[in-house]
Amino acid sequence: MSVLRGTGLGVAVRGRRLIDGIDVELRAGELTGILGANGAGKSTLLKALAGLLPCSGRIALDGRPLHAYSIAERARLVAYLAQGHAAHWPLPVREVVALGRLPHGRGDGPHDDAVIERALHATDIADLASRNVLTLSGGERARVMLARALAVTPRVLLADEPLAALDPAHQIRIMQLLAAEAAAGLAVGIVLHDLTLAARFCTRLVLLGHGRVLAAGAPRDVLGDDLLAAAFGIRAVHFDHDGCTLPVPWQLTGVDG
Ligand SMILES: Nc1ncnc2c1ncn2[C@@H]1O[C@H](COP(=O)(O)OP(=O)(O)OP(=O)(O)O)[C@@H](O)[C@H]1O
Repeated sequence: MSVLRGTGLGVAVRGRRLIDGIDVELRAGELTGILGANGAGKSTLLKALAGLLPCSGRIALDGRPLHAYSIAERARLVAYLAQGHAAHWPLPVREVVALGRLPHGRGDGPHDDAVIERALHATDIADLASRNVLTLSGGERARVMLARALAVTPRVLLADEPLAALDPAHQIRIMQLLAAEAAAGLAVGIVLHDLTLAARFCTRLVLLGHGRVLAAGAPRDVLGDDLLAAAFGIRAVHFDHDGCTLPVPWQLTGVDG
């Protein structure tokens, strides 16, 4: 079931089209990966879907135009995790995660506490709860910001490169977590650059090139040789393991051997 649907989405800045005519849908129960080369328009698309950028076209949340929702309703229904995981205030980690509860009211009731604890544990930062967020490593801070987004308990989670800065164990842990959240009914859309993790964990992929959708569908249909060459200018080696076909980027196109 489509939860968030964008139709004919376009964003232009000073006459340049950053994304153009994009149709995309995020479905309940699915972890959708958004892929594409640097500058392809992934972050622009995610911000547009979150209602954070003026764009042309239509965005519907549960069948109703996104602009028909109040700001407060949108803050409860759509959680957006920005690229870069910047933190600006010297707050304890737990208070940063608790900010995710603010769209629901004061955020300090027993249910809020339970949601915050769950988010802290799910992202493996419970032992950092009292630390000043500004003193954390990049990967630790990335997990705090994801925990804050999870604490919103939204209908839709939009996360821009949530794996950036994470070690391999935490990459797997976070992808397992996002897949489990999706399986429990959340619609999840994430931008990522790791083709292997995308193939392994995402239920659907959207591949962008120059602000347009090159392909969308199941990972094995989107990560074929022709599309990888068109989107990234690479050739991949494909391994089959445990029912997954996993592409490993190998070389640039036009290179022999
Ligand atoms: N405010 C802006 N003004 C002008 N150009 C912009 C603006 N925002 C983004 N762009 C350009 O639009 C294009 C798409 O940017 P976007 O951040 O969406 O790319 P991306 O696919 O997320 O890239 P990356 O993988 O590097 O994060 C880029 O060429 C970028 O330089």
